[in-house]
Amino acid sequence: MTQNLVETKGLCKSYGGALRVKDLHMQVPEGAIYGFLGPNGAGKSTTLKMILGLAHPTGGEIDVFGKRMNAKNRLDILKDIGSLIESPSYYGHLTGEENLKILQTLRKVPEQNIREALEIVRLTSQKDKQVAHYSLGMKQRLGLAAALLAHPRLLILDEPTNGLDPAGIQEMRELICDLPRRFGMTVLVSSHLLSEIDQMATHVGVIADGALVYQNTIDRLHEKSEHHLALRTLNNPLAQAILTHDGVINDLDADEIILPPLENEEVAHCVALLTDSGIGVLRIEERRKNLEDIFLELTEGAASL
Ligand SMILES: Nc1ncnc2c1ncn2[C@@H]1O[C@H](COP(=O)(O)OP(=O)(O)OP(=O)(O)O)[C@@H](O)[C@H]1O
Repeated sequence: MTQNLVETKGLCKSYGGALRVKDLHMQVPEGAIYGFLGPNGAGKSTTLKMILGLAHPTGGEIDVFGKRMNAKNRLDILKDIGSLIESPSYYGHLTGEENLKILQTLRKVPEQNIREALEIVRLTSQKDKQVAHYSLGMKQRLGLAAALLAHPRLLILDEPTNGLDPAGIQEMRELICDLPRRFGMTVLVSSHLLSEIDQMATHVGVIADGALVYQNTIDRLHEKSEHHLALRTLNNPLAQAILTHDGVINDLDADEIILPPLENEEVAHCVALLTDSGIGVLRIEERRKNLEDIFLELTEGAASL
């Protein structure tokens, strides 16, 4: 059985008497890219901060690497976690490499890790440039390099593509997707953008108003999307009557007939039935309820998904 690198049990956080994270049971399997998805204000950052020991839980437990996190072992556990939370701050007058050098000295990791981290985030050719002259995307990649410096087992990224242009988003996404395969890392990454999580994650947890409303593999989520067939013919009303007479469940919707997900043989049978009756079949399309609809249902219309 795969080990969960992060497991929260009944995790809660309240601010000023208002419960912002509610009874969270989150499970991040080893080697996963776990997309933590939710609208703005849902409680993603608060949860990630609690896992990183930057916010104190009001209730519940956090296990990381199979160990219950407490005041005693927190620093030990954090040594194996790299993180990128909020916009990282740098010394603008220093180069990218010099900024990493400071962190490398502080964290007491080998100097060669700097070169490796710069290579992974594709900043080697820009390492001698002052950070003040970096683009936002380059700064964010430098933040990722900093998070990777100590070769962490677990990487926690809070909205790493926020504010980036499409090219920057794609670059960041590619870098993140590569990490489990190349380095055996586990990634926990938050986003309010469904499409982004859909393109990166192997697992997904959806949080809405502080509660985890869905957690599973991304494949299971796709399976959840109901699919159906849309059929267009030269005479839909007559085609519908023939199909109904033959016992095929269907529904006439605007200019197409909606059929349930049929087996190949059943589709062939329907087409033969219609063509034998002189009705030309124009097209048959397989349709899925899109993920956006599913997320809106899960979050009950919570904004900005
Ligand atoms: N330090 C704090 N003091 C008081 N309330 C807070 C604090 N931090 C977060 N909150 C509140 O907790 C809720 C969850 O915020 P959080 O930042 O975790 O959400 P989020 O899902 O990360 O959203 P976003 O994508 O906007 O960052 C919000 O209502 C927020 O206002």
